[in-house]
Amino acid sequence: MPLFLLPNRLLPLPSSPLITCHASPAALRSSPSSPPPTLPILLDSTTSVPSLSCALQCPHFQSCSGCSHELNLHRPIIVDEADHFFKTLGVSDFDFESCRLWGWRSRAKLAVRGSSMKPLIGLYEEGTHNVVDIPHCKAHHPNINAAVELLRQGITKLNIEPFDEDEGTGELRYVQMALTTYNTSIPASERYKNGKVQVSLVWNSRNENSHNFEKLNALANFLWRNGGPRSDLRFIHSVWANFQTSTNNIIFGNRWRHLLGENGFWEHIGGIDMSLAPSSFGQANTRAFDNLLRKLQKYVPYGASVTDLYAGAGAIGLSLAATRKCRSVKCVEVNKESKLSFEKTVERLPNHVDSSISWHHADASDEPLSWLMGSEVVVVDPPRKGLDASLLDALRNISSLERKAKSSPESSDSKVKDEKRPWVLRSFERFSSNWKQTNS
Ligand SMILES: C[S@@+](CC[C@H](N)C(=O)[O-])C[C@H]1O[C@@H](n2cnc3c(N)ncnc32)[C@H](O)[C@@H]1O
Repeated sequence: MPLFLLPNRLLPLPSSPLITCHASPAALRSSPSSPPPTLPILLDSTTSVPSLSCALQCPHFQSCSGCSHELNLHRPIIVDEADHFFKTLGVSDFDFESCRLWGWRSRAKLAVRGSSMKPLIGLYEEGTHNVVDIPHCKAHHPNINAAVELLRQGITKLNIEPFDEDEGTGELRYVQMALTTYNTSIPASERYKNGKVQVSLVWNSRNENSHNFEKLNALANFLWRNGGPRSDLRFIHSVWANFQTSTNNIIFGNRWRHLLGENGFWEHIGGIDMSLAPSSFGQANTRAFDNLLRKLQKYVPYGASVTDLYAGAGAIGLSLAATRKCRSVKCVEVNKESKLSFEKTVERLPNHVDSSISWHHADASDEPLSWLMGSEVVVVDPPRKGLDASLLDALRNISSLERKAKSSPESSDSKVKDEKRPWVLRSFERFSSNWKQTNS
């Protein structure tokens, strides 16, 4: 997840090392899926850190497209490239924190293909539509792998037909597994390990009136019986259905139905309780995102007016509203499904938060200047394709346009002293080297 923060005032920056790597031996030991300790250890030529101790060691790496880095996960080569790139732009405090090297992924969208006797549940092989089965994925939280395994058993037992892309036939197209660690009834140190999985089954029919809805229900019940609160394992949080019949590559259709378990799904991120409906965007690495938000907060002046573009359910904007006493926070997002989660989160914000907070269902590339004018801090967190050209243009020109607006005779505050401009990229944060799996 690339995340850019663009404040237009010069702020005192926290003094931090250029690159911080937190893959300490202790962190490696506590990782839920550390590789076996008996492997031979090779010394890396540039650092004294044994490289295999920071290797992915995933049996699926060669065939699966999910991870792009196999070695030196604590400090992949791309970090040096990014550091160099940002230095050329005058940003000298580029920071990298690898966080967990294994078991970090708390949200996965996986294709379901193959046959009911031999289901394939995983990601596409690079450049193809061949699905690679990834039961031992090292990036997934172990409970996501456990939920995938249970799903596999259910598909076979209940004779569920995986989707056939060429024919448009079959029943189960995709599954989204999302992990919540929000459980205040156990000690904080045990919450991650005991995370529970919200399973969303993408069913190849228009709605719940289809002829095979009973099979979907049977599959949901199977997951609930064997992984829900009355089972021995208790790692399933809830089961949802999404209905999708489209022939394009869009994973989710517009119709959702809650089937079993808790309806609400919460995570504590960036200092606030965040609601994350299955239809809304959620970051894949919630721990790293939490770290990132806590760092990012320090760059935002108290009382600032913030615009959060590409906001999803407003995780960044709302975390800033709560921790930086922002005057206003405007969240702009194209997916209307995120609004409900935004509203639920706002309801749970602490009472002392009195920012003017709004969520706008809009395309950030349409008249972007209208979102930028009057904002002191703009956060942009676009999907992988990057910033829309019109927004980039607007960010480049905002300083001169605002100057003009202020100095024009019509402007009511033309005597206000001009602020320091132009907009400067002050910080860039990126986390986790093996972030390639689809999450946008
Ligand atoms: C990487 S996600 C970031 C979401 C959010 N910042 C978060 O951390 O949860 C990118 C978001 O941009 C939204 N998006 C994509 N294109 C957009 C556009 N043109 N205008 C507004 N939002 C857009 C997507 O729906 C998605 O929610």
